[in-house]
Amino acid sequence: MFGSESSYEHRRQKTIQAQKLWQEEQEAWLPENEKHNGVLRLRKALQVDMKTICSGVCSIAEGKTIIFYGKDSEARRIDLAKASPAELEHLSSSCDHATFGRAKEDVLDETYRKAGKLNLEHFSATFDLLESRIMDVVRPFILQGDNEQFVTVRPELYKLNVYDKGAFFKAHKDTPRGENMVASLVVVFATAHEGDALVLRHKNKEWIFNSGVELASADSTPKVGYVAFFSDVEHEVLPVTSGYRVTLTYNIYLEKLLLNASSESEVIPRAPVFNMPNQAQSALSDLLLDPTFLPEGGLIGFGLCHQYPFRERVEDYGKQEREALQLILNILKGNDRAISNLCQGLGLKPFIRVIYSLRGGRAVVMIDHVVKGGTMGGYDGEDFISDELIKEMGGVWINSGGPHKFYYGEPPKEQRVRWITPMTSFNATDFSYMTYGNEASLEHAYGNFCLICKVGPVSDRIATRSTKASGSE
Ligand SMILES: O=C(O)CCC(=O)C(=O)O
Ligand SMILES: [Fe+2]
Repeated sequence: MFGSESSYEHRRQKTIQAQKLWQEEQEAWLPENEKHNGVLRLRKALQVDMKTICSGVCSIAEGKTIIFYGKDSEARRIDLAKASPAELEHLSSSCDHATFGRAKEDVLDETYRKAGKLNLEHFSATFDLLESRIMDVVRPFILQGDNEQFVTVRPELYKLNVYDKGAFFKAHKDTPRGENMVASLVVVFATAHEGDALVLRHKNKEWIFNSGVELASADSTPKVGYVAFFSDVEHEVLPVTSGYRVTLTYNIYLEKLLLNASSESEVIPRAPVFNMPNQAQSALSDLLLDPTFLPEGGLIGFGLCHQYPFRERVEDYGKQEREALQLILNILKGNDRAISNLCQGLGLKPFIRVIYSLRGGRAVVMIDHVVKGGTMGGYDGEDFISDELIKEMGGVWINSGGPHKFYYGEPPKEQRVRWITPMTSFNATDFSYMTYGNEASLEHAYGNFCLICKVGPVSDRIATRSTKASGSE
């Protein structure tokens, strides 16, 4: 067993504390001058508790709880619906020690994870995920209203794990096995076990799935428990105190749209399918029709609620970087996906943008790719850097806090982003650059990814809507 109750509680409190602080910071960050009733109403509607995990118990057909396992020609068979402790012990002792991903490699550290594992080549299960219909629940949870004609949710069996008495897995996030892996799914068999709750945390929320309790029941129909959660959800398996906990884990990928996504390509038309509560739909719809809101058109912004894997492209800097950033649109999770679908359903086209804060927050530049620093440098304090981002790299100067000196030609037009939900720092990025004044110094620019939509002038919005069925109510 790892640590004591109190050290677990201490860690839990620390996480909750940190998450509270994060939330407070985010709320404090929201521009105070946002008084527009329509924006406040939409923001409130978006604060609903969208699902971050999806769990339950489902009954499965007879004969679907059998595992064949072994590393040589003498494979064994175990039926998990009626296995004896001795049979379970044999399965457990046939396992390898489970490793876990740390800094891009798989490591074995039994103070962090103590469990048995079998890789795919060492077992075969009669359990059939599709037939179990668990995916019928998990798929809409992942898609958040997305049109399945264009996106596929593909589960891939990853491992079998056995947790015997004293086994555990401390808090971690699953290593993404591919850029389009968005979630994990754990299927737990109904072998007797206690103690082992799976605890999941995201932002300031916590969920517990205690499979030992959920699966213990008097009736004898075979059952499994399941928990699906997005890849950026921290989770841990508390120590098993008795029995054996046997699981199959699956990696869940979002596929298809990735093949031809690019920032230039048109967003594939989708039917306006919503998974957001009605209030959010009608609040956004009303806001867009409100002549007092951005009458000339402008930008609206949403902070991202989840973290996304992002790999910098090195080859063709510029174009590739732009495409790489927009690929995130295809793997949006939970709330972020629901917001993106909500916007698209009302005719808006969401983009991922990076918002860089420069010169200690006095200049804010929005740009369509992640900027690489290192070689950049300029004279006269730090002002050159926002010039560079705006004039050379297509950045947009937004929400600035004061006068700004520009070097080349006319000063750029400043735009304002109306933040519907606060910018978050889950997907933070930074770069450094040199400034030369009377002394050279190294400066940092900090950026966050967010979702931005361009909103047309009110006359266009009304004209578009009157040719479409209304999205509200
Ligand atoms: O068994 C579980 O409930 C979770 C296992 C897990 O976190 C993992 O395999 O990465
Ligand atoms: Fe995990």
